[in-house]
Amino acid sequence: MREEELEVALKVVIVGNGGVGKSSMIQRYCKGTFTKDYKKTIGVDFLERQIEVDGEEVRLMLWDTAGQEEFDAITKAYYRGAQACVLAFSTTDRDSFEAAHSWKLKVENECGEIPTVIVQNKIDLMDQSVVNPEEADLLARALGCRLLRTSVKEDVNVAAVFRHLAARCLAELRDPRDYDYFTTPTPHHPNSLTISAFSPSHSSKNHNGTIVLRPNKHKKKKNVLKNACRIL
Ligand SMILES: Nc1nc2c(ncn2[C@@H]2O[C@H](COP(=O)(O)OP(=O)(O)OP(=O)(O)O)[C@@H](O)[C@H]2O)c(=O)[nH]1
Repeated sequence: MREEELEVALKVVIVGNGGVGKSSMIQRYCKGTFTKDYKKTIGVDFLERQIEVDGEEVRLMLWDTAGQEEFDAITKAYYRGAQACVLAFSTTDRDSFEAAHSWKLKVENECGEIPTVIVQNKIDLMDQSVVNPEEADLLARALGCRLLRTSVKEDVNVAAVFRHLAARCLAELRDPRDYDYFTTPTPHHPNSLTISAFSPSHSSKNHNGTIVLRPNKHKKKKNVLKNACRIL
């Protein structure tokens, strides 16, 4: 595999209570669509999108996990190997806000500390808000994460969420000194790689939720991050 064939691929998990808008966010971002219907996610869904960040092509693999507790056992297996996380709650759902700490812990238990954005979704419904802005700011500070307010419905700030995470992961890869979790696999984080020489568009999932990545024959990428990666 030649160096220039490497590309950056990030696994991002989207977590949060049921109904906060996780599936809608991924659909909006990857397909540009929004629907008012609520169809609860059973287990896990997956979509991807490629973007350019700082002149680097980044493939975002977005894992939409079910928010309902009944699916906890299934979904946590899919957290493994995630390099970034979107933790969402809804402006109109107090429980979803209060559950943020426990979602952070669930992800941490599987992935260790990974770049995470707290998303307050449904800001188009601010007039029905049950979370005041200071509380949301405090939550983000307590969890050590950036807070972004979005409306998936009105397409406000959705792209910023993923762009922020991608930029942050890239920055950390370029200067990994403080971020061992990207380069040092651990039992909790065995696939802690952010650069992949393979294309997830040709990927499949094995029975324990690990993405099996196959070589991408079409891509030729310049790898500016060669010292920060290990090839899968
Ligand atoms: N007003 C408004 N509604 C939204 C927004 N985002 C999502 N919704 C609606 O909220 C409902 C739930 O959205 P989903 O995306 O299915 O929620 P989810 O978090 O994936 O839910 P689970 O699959 O159960 O975990 C749907 O009816 C969406 O149309 C938003 O920004 N504003």
